[in-house]
Amino acid sequence: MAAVTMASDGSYDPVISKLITSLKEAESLTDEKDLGFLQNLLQSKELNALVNVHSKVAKINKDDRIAPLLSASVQSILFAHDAIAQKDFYPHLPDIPVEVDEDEETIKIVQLVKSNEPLGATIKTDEETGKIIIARIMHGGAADRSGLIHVGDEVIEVNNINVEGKTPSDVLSILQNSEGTITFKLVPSDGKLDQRESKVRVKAYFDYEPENDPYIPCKEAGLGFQRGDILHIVSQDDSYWWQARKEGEKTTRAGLIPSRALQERRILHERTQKETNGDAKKGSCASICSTPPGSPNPNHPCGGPKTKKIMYDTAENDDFDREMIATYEEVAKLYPRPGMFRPIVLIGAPGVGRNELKRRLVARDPEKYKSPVPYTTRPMRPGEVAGREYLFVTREKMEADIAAGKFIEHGEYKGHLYGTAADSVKSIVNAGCVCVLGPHYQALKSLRTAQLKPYIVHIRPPAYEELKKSRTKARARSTFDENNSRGFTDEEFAEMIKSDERINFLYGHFCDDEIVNDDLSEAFEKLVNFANKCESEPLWAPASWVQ
Ligand SMILES: Nc1ncnc2c1ncn2[C@@H]1O[C@H](COP(=O)(O)OP(=O)(O)OP(=O)(O)O)[C@@H](O)[C@H]1O
Repeated sequence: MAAVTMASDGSYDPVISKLITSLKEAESLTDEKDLGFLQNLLQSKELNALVNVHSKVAKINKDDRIAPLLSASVQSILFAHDAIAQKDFYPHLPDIPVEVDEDEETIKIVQLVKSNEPLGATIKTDEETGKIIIARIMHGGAADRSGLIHVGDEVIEVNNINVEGKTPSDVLSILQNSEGTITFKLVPSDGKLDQRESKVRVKAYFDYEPENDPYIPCKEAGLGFQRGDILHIVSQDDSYWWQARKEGEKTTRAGLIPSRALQERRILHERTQKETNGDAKKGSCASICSTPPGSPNPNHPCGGPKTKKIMYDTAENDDFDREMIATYEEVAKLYPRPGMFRPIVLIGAPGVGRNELKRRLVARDPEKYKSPVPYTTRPMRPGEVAGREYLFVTREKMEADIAAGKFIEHGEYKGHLYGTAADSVKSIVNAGCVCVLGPHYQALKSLRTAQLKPYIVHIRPPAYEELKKSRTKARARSTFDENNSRGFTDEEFAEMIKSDERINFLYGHFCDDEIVNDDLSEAFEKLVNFANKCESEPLWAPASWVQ
């Protein structure tokens, strides 16, 4: 039986004790279950406490001095309860005049209690009428939650002060100086503006700090974010300032962020300024990479002087990417499809370890992870098997296919063409395997399509000292050396870091994740986790891939 709970003085109320005793007597006559229930109830702390209170009140009620006081207190509690239930509490709004002029504009009086929370509304002067109007209501803010103030409402008075002819900042100081409740006299806007939330999600392609933005209408209302953050755009009503929340954050109040149009304008403006100042001339990578453009080595982001095993075609140079104005990309959740795996694409600076990680992933489960066999126009060497090391084709055929856009990357080395065909990727995907690629970063342009839906991981070098230490310890072979017979030089380590910065600047926002390749086994473990996540979880991807 459950522990018996006694009344506060250690005994049961006499009436309850009597009931318990009679229950015991009735044991043989009653159903065991009902009996147990009644026993528990009678011995419960709650019932005993209630009976105790009842007895005490009954006792006090016999006392003529206390009884009236007690009944008055109980009555007040009941009145308060009724008043709250009927919402009949202070302050009383002025009664509506009995005779209302039919032509007079309807006016609404809104009272809000001032708290630490911002009002969540901005005001502006109407350009045509010069009147003060509500410019925007922040979704989920105090004004929005009140449901009483709407965009377009005209403000006539604030705390009985007429605001006619005043500027928004005058009104703001009235608001700031007021305490307790704030009373607005408003003329409601005609148009019932729809304040329903939009469902749009975007991935931010830039960092934003409202506190450092001189143009934001209200810094406190701003929402700061970082490149890669997923934002829920709740309103795009204003062409310059959208309202957004960070995806996954609990806060209900939306914040202001620059609209796509505004941000594009800013970027263009910044670029023109830089170009006039001469510090970002077209074709130069002065601000990000100091390596001087030399003999063409497209495999190096700067087209630097190093020779490479395969020199991928970069006829379209980085200027193409500079033309892109990275602001926001609309995204949606892409659900994994059974048996259809997204290709995993590793991009990064030359020598950073893409091939090493790719090799390890394929070696882990060669039936599942596969790398496409590249095409070449060079003759087959003894020991090679067609379709194993390379797919051998004629120069004419390969040139025609390149021209037809069939290659995701290609290049020429020692007079022969090399390249990876988009079809090779597709056939791996269609065979139900995970295609793993480590292409030149510029291949992203042809890889990042709705058809292939790649999951892109940026492999990044650690800081210089760690990079040098880890590669020296592992006796890593320099990929800048044709024969792979020597280690990396200090200059090559430095170049790797600069090249990575440039890749990050140009392509970082296209990447789904990044891995710093310091300790190789840790980096590989992360890659395996990402690969598993990619095939089991819905992930954010360009919205156009999801339709
Ligand atoms: N974390 C690491 N620690 C030590 N050595 C590493 C690490 N990652 C890669 N390496 C070594 O660095 C060398 C270059 O790596 P890898 O060939 O994978 O580079 P890559 O990014 O494919 O470069 P490239 O595009 O120039 O071919 C290899 O010898 C590899 O084993």
